Amino acid sequence: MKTNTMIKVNNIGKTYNNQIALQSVNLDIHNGEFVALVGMSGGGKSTLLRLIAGLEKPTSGSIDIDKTKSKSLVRMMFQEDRLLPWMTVIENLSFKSKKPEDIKHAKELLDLVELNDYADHYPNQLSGGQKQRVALARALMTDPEILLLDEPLGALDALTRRKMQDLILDICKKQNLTTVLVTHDVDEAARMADHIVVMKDSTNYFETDGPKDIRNPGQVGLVAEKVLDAILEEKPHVMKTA
Ligand SMILES: Nc1ncnc2c1ncn2[C@@H]1O[C@H](COP(=O)(O)OP(=O)(O)OP(=O)(O)O)[C@@H](O)[C@H]1O
Repeated sequence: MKTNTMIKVNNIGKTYNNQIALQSVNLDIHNGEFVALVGMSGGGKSTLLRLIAGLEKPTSGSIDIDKTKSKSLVRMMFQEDRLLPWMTVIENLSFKSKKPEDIKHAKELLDLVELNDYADHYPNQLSGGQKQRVALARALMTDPEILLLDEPLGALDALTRRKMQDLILDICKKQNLTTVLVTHDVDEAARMADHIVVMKDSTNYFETDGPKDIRNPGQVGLVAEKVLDAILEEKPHVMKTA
């Protein structure tokens, strides 16, 4: 494994009964990198994320995670990330731990996601965006090094979504998290990712560098166009195995 590699996907294949979800996928994700997986529905994005999370086993190939860097583990956040309705926001993070360090850490994370005024609220008193911010804080409680995001902003309105994108980016960069985001939104991928992987036909993928400056909408738009072309083209014009 290269020194800077955090997640190495080696020739992964995944078959469900007779259905091929993934075939021969290779990918190197570097420490601190933000990678987006995009592509047609059914292209295997969520499958790849679940394999990285260790929630499922590959049919062939392997996934190596740099354990020397992963002091804790991999954390995953979903679109429908259920908070426990009978616990307050802070309890959803601390799981009612009485340890002062757990409570302190939970408060710091609530501060990070700008919800410190909501610590004693219950989930049904929160908006959709606020719930997702709690879910993000909860995912960060164990100080993961790798954050896997499966369409976490899909249910949010455009404005809340944009704010959450900025918040997630800010946190991921500040904490040097290695992040893999599955999204249907090509603009979101172009805005957020250092690197975009277009998953096609369960076998092919195309990679393009994301924009370096998200404050430049023109640059983001150009990347999004390039990615859309790659998704829609019969054969992607650039093929690269990492
Ligand atoms: N648990 C499962 N059992 C059987 N087939 C599955 C299972 N999970 C995924 N598949 C199949 O594997 C393929 C890839 O699915 P996956 O959910 O990874 O795609 P996706 O790119 O995330 O799709 P979407 O964008 O629609 O969420 C699909 O053909 C799907 O039907």
